[in-house]
Amino acid sequence: MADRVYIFDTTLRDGEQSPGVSLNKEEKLEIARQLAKLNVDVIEAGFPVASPGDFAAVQAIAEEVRGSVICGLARANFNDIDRAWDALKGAEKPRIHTFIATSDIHLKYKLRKTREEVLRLAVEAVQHAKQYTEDVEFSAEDASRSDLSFLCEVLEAAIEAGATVVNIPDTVGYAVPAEFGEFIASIRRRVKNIGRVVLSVHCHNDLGLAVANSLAAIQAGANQVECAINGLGERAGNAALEEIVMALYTKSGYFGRETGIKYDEIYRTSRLVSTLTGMSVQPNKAIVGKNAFLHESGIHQDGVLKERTTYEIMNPELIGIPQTNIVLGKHSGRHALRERLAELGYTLTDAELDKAFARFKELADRKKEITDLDLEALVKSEIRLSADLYQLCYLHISSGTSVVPTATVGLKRNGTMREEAACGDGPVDAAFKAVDKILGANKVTLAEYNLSAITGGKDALGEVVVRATYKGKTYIGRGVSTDVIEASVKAYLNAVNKIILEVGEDAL
Ligand SMILES: CC(=O)SCCNC(=O)CCNC(=O)[C@H](O)C(C)(C)COP(=O)(O)OP(=O)(O)OC[C@H]1O[C@@H](n2cnc3c(N)ncnc32)[C@H](O)[C@@H]1OP(=O)(O)O
Ligand SMILES: CC(C)C(=O)C(=O)O
Repeated sequence: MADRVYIFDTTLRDGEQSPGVSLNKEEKLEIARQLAKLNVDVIEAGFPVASPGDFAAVQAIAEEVRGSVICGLARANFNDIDRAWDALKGAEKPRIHTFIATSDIHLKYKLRKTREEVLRLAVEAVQHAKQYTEDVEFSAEDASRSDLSFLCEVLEAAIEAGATVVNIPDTVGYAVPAEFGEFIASIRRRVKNIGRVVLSVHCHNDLGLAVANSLAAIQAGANQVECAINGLGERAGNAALEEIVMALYTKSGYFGRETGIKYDEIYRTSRLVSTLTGMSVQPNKAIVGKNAFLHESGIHQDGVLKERTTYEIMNPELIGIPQTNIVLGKHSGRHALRERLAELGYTLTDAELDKAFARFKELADRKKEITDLDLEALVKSEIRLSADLYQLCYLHISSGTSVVPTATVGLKRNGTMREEAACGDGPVDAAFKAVDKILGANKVTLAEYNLSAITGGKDALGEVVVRATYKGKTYIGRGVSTDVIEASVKAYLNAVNKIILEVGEDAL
């Protein structure tokens, strides 16, 4: 059997540090459940000391999600570590991940500490974490810009103090592959107790090299890689999990290393993360982009028709990209819908199926053919994730080149309808203002609005993702409809519903 590489997923921690991404507890739980299905070895669920919301999410994941190690981040201080343990203690396999920077630039300007102080803090942090759990990871932040001798000294001391995993982050994405590989090989040679622990890397993508650097590190003897779905993460992101995993699989003869990942869950995980974070995947993104397995030019199409492998190095079915001949439309019934949703990975309760079926029929009346992407959009935005507080009941728009755009909106909550009308710069603005009037949401600001078509054609579903801010915190809302103004109102309402769920209606 090939040597194992452990996959440490940090979508919920570093991934959530992507500017504009903010996930609530339910969304994090939903992603964590899917990461466990994907069979990642470690789920970094969050940074518990960062906020009560982050603490609650890590705690909920620790208590519910089984199979993977559940990890929480903590700075090298006792308070962070205690808080991390409080959140993690319900986990089947808890890991405390403590870190401190080792580069001179971070020591001098950020930490304002000497090398001796950092060495002591690292050791004390690992020892403190070790009282709680056997599984302790130590990261030397900004390792790739650190003095190698000092870095090796800190790593050796952290291992001596009880660390079971030591992680070498390329925090600012400064490394290049051959150099980073040599760096990892040097650490393997120079840290004399390194053989007792898992050697990990955590690469950022500032130069677009995160995956290449992670693979170079694996070749040089790293046996854990930290990565995120769709390459999410601080600034330009982290190494993309799906790219590392599929490179190791597709080039297994070259790398001779394997992961425990269930390949056919990759695509579904990517879609879920993209939906919940509101970070769309660029069409030409490797492995999970919409174009990753499409062939446009005649010579390629001819080749693929004769033999798929002429132009495809991976089979899209392997990573779970749905392949089906069944067309769902207005004449389809519940059985076909249930079956198709199950193939896409959604097992709905009877009540959810009833709701999905009603929405499916409404959509089929407006759209000739319902695709898998339409179905996913429908389930995620209408069935699973609706906050179920205020629902859009009706929307009337008056707009054109020579009229003042006006919207009348009706919202329902617990069977009671509330209605308002408003004018705006355009129909979407008018509709949002009408929603604000109904809910008295004058402290909510619309920070970002994105509209895209889910599938092609004139009857395509429009998908709107909004980022609304309330007291400095971002809430993502999503809505789909064949009518883009309706999709916009649903997205805005979805975000406002999330704010209400968190802070209560009176605070708006
Ligand atoms: C490379 C990475 O991705 S690391 C993870 C980064 N993620 C985040 O920062 C997201 C969550 N962060 C937060 O919510 C906040 O920054 C908190 C709650 C952790 C801390 O907030 P505050 O107490 O207000 O501190 P603030 O963030 O302004 O400054 C960080 C402090 O931690 C110190 N610090 C930074 N890293 C470490 C570390 N690994 N160990 C010990 N202290 C550290 C800094 O020197 C600074 O200390 P100072 O106040 O004495 O100057
Ligand atoms: C905390 C560490 C692992 C990190 O995120 C980084 O250095 O980028």
